[in-house]
Order: sequence, then C-alpha cells, then structure tokens
Amino acid sequence: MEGKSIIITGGATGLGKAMAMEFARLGADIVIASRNLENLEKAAKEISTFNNKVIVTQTDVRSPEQVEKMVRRAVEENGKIDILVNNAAGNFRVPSLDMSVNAWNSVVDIVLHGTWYCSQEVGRQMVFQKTGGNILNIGSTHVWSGNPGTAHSTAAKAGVLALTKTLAVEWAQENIRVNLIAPGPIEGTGAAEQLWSTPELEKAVLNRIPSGRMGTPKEVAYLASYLVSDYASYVTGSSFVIDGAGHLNKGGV
Ligand SMILES: CCCCCCCCCCC/C=C/C(=O)SCCNC(=O)CCNC(=O)[C@H](O)C(C)(C)COP(=O)(O)OP(=O)(O)OC[C@H]1O[C@@H](n2cnc3c(N)ncnc32)[C@H](O)[C@@H]1OP(=O)(O)O
Ligand SMILES: NC(=O)C1=CN([C@@H]2O[C@H](COP(=O)(O)OP(=O)(O)OC[C@H]3O[C@@H](n4cnc5c(N)ncnc54)[C@H](OP(=O)(O)O)[C@@H]3O)[C@@H](O)[C@H]2O)C=CC1
Repeated sequence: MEGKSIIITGGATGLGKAMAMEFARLGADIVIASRNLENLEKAAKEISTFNNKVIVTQTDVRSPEQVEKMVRRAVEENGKIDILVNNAAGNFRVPSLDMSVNAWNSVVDIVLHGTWYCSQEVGRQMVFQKTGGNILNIGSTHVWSGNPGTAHSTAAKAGVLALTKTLAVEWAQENIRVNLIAPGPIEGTGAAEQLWSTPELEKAVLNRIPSGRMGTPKEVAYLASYLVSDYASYVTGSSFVIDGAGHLNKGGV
C-alpha cells in the first residue's frame, strides 16, 4: 500500500482505527475524519508510529459541505485519493414504536446519507484523477438477519448494501471498485458500548455466534486490507460477511 492515499471516516475509534493502523503498517498515507477532534488527534499519534503521513479532518459526514472540504484537504495534502472507507456510523437500541423522528433521522443521515456524500465526492475526484480507485463500505450482518431495537441502523445499512452494488456497476468503467464488509459483533468497539453494554446482553449476543466468540477489530482490518489491495483487483460489487457464522444461526432444535 505504499504511496496510497486513504480516507477513513470514523477512523479515530473502533474498527475505523484498526483499519487505519493496519493500512499505515502496510505503508499507506492516512486521512481520518470524524467529529471529535480530541479522539482524532489521539488516534493520529498512534497511527503515525508507522512513520506515515497521517492527517486529521474534523468532519460531520451528514454535511455535504464538510465532506467536500474533507476531500479537498486530502487532495491538497496527498495529491490524490486512492481509497475511501465509509466506516462512520451511529447506532443505539430503541424500540421501533418509541423511536423519535430525530432519532431515526440522525442514524439514517450518518449511515446512508453520509456514505453517499462521501462516495459521490470521492468518486468525482477519482474520475478527475483518471486513476481509478476503490471504495469500501462497512455494512452489517443485521441487514439479512434483522435486529430488533435498531430499525434505523438496519434500514440504513440495507441502503448502503444496495448503493454498493449500484455504484460498483456504474463506476466499473471508471476502474473504481466498490465493495462491502458486513461484520457481526466485534469486541471492544463503539457497537459494544451501544448495543451490548450489560453482561446479560453480551451473553445473549455470544450465545448466537457458532464460533463461540466475537470478532476482533484486527480481523476486520485484515479483510479490509485484502479488499482495498490489488490482490482484489477483480472483486467489485461484493459483500463479505465476517461474523463466525452468526447470521446463519437460527438456533436449531
Ligand atoms: C442483543 C444486542 C444486539 C446485538 C446485535 C448484533 C449485531 C451487530 C450489528 C451492529 C450494526 C451496527 C453497529 C453500529 O453502527 S455501532 C456504531 C456505534 N457508534 C456510535 O453510535 C457512535 C456515534 N453515535 C452518536 O454520535 C450518537 O449515538 C447518535 C447516533 C445519536 C448521533 O449523535 P447526535 O449528536 O447527532 O444525536 P443526538 O444526541 O442529538 O440524538 C438525536 C436523536 O436521537 C435520539 N437518541 C439518541 N440516543 C438515543 C437512545 N439511546 N435511545 C433513544 N433515542 C436516542 C435523541 O434523543 C434525539 O432525538 P430527539 O431529538 O427526538 O430527542
Ligand atoms: N463493532 C461491531 O460489532 C460492528 C460494527 N459495524 C460497523 O462498523 C463500523 C464501525 O463501528 P464501531 O467501530 O463499532 O463504532 P465506533 O463508534 O467506534 O465508530 C464509529 C465512528 O463513526 C464516527 N462518526 C459517527 N457519526 C459521525 C458523523 N456524523 N460524521 C463523522 N463521523 C462520525 C464516530 O466518531 P465521532 O463520534 O467522533 O464523529 C466513530 O469514530 C460502523 O460502520 C458500524 O456500523 C457493523 C457491524 C458490527
């Protein structure tokens, strides 16, 4: 990945940070983008231990203007963009019947609209560069299994899956690959804080995973590294589940 310029939204924490660390270890220059500047700067220090260029940009992906600024900054600093990882997301548990309009909108805005704003802006830049490139979206297995309590996130991630397939077909002629990773529960992440913060919930989640454990951020980062690398040069429009067979487990008798 030497010389590659990579933007990772939500790159200061959880899976985003794990991907940023692994891509940096492999030689890439990294741009991490999210809202909390303190988190961004702390993560940048860790990522830069690999001696690469690490840029932070305080960006709310719900704002097309801020996304445009993020892309301009990445191009000014690195001269180009090779890879975008749409990882930023919001989620929390709330019964559908109690969910406020604002609660629905905040998650759909971050997950679906944010992914779209970033993809369109970066896609235009890649076409302008005439270099091709690739986009990796972070989805979720709950698109297929459903997940009571997170209707906003489930619906938005389903939109991201459909967008992945559509852009892969539309932008293949521009040599832009678009793929998706669908993780199941991964330990030590924002999802853990938001979705299984009590021992009871954690146990319920673990009980549904045939592999008997949650995934680790590094395991997701390794899959991401393959997908954004040239080893995956003929892979586009695909989604990759990484969940210890969790979404296949219907309980049995
Ligand atoms: C059995 C357990 C289930 C196991 C499942 C296993 C499968 C795993 C699948 C996981 C898939 C996806 C995972 C993830 O995406 S995890 C990402 C987690 N990280 C984050 O969420 C970090 C970022 N989050 C946030 O910034 C916030 O949580 C938020 C998304 C809310 C956005 O912040 P913002 O500042 O924009 O929003 P507000 O605070 O102003 O709130 C907006 C409205 O939303 C209402 N709200 C917020 N939190 C809750 C809550 N916990 N319950 C109910 N409603 C909530 C808030 O009240 C606002 O609405 P109102 O104005 O009407 O009050
Ligand atoms: N961990 C898991 O088990 C699973 C995770 N996923 C997906 O993996 C990805 C990473 O999740 P995870 O690491 O768990 O969670 P985190 O909470 O650690 O990461 C989410 C990141 O998104 C950023 N973010 C949230 N809202 C915005 C916004 N409006 N603009 C810019 N950045 C934003 C947050 O930073 P800030 O708040 O500072 O903006 C944060 O860094 C997400 O797409 C999630 O849906 C999917 C399935 C399972």
